[in-house]
Amino acid sequence: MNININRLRTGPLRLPNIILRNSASVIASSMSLPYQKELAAAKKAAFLATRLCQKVQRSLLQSDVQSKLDKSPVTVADYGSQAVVSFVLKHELPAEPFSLVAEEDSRDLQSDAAQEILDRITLLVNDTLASELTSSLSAESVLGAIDSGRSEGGSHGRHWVLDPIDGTKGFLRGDQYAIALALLDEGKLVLGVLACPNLPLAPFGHNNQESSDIQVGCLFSAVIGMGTYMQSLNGSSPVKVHVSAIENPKEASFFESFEASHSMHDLSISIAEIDSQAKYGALSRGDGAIYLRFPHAGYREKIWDHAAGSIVVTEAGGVVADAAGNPLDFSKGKYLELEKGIVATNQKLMPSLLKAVQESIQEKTSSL
Ligand SMILES: Nc1ncnc2c1ncn2[C@@H]1O[C@H](COP(=O)(O)OS(=O)(=O)O)[C@@H](OP(=O)(O)O)[C@H]1O
Ligand SMILES: [Mg+2]
Ligand SMILES: [Mg+2]
Ligand SMILES: [Mg+2]
Repeated sequence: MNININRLRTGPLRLPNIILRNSASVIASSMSLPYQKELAAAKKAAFLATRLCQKVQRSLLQSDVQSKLDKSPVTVADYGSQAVVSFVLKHELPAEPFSLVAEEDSRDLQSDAAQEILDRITLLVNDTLASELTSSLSAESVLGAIDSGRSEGGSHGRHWVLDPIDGTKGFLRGDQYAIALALLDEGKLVLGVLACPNLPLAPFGHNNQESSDIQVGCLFSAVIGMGTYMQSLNGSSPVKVHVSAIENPKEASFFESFEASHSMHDLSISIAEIDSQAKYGALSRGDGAIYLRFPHAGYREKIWDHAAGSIVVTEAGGVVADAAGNPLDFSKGKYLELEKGIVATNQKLMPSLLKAVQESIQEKTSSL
């Protein structure tokens, strides 16, 4: 079976009113479960960032003049998404100290040459947040919102972790990407929200993947101890999801990065190549059973590339570890300190998978 999810069409985003009306304070007052107001704020931030990204991706795909090699659309969307998430989190959670570890910063937007791009970002952010704002944000406020993401994280206090667009290459091609937001509390992952605007709602592996009326747009969310839920970005109710129950490694299907340079391909046989943390989302609902990510030597993984996806998978009953079987540690700052790479699967498959991975690494090392 050879499924290429990247050929799927992208669909329009209709923002669900129910989500926007569910302000953090309304939800918090009706529930005493942990992290509910943070969850509501994170979902709202991810929904609004999705709206911004979809707007940019649509205009990118429709534009005849826009060269696919021109990185400015994704730049605008990256910064815009980060500004929106930062603004919404602060606005929805005013009583809490705010710390955000995020991929982008405003350094490259400060020069005169970047003025035009900054104006585009400011317009887009104001447009996206129109219903939330009483007056427009200035370019300086947008820069300030982006730079709220300069925290170093760590093992004390609370830190939000954000990849405003994960899978930028997929975004540019009109394929898979994700807005990935997570919360660390005293160094521990406690919440994750993963918006995958182009991921089909139906599990892939179904025969309808090439059909033109395929429904896309998934939001995965997880709070520690409470499981993982998926809902449509169009506003369906969340449903609980689980990782695959497959126990026989021979039946297990793999995910890997679309980008060949992001993994040592000879470690896995892939059924689906997907950009971004959408891979973790798909794994959490059992579309495939294994995700292997083994970057080339010297590459250092960043926490925002794995935080949201990781808790989405573990709360769905999965395990995410490095090649030595250690759980990922998000408390060490911006980088993950990993043994070789990342292995994500269900609890039954993990021991045999780790053994196979370690043997494979051993063989590779001794053949050098
Ligand atoms: N060489 C190399 N090896 C491993 N990982 C790398 C490498 N270069 C970049 N990155 C990071 O990979 C993030 C995207 O991950 P994916 O595996 O989904 O890649 S891809 O979308 O299929 O290209 C991507 O995240 P975004 O920048 O947010 O898109 C990068 O942080
Ligand atoms: Mg990324
Ligand atoms: Mg990114
Ligand atoms: Mg990047």
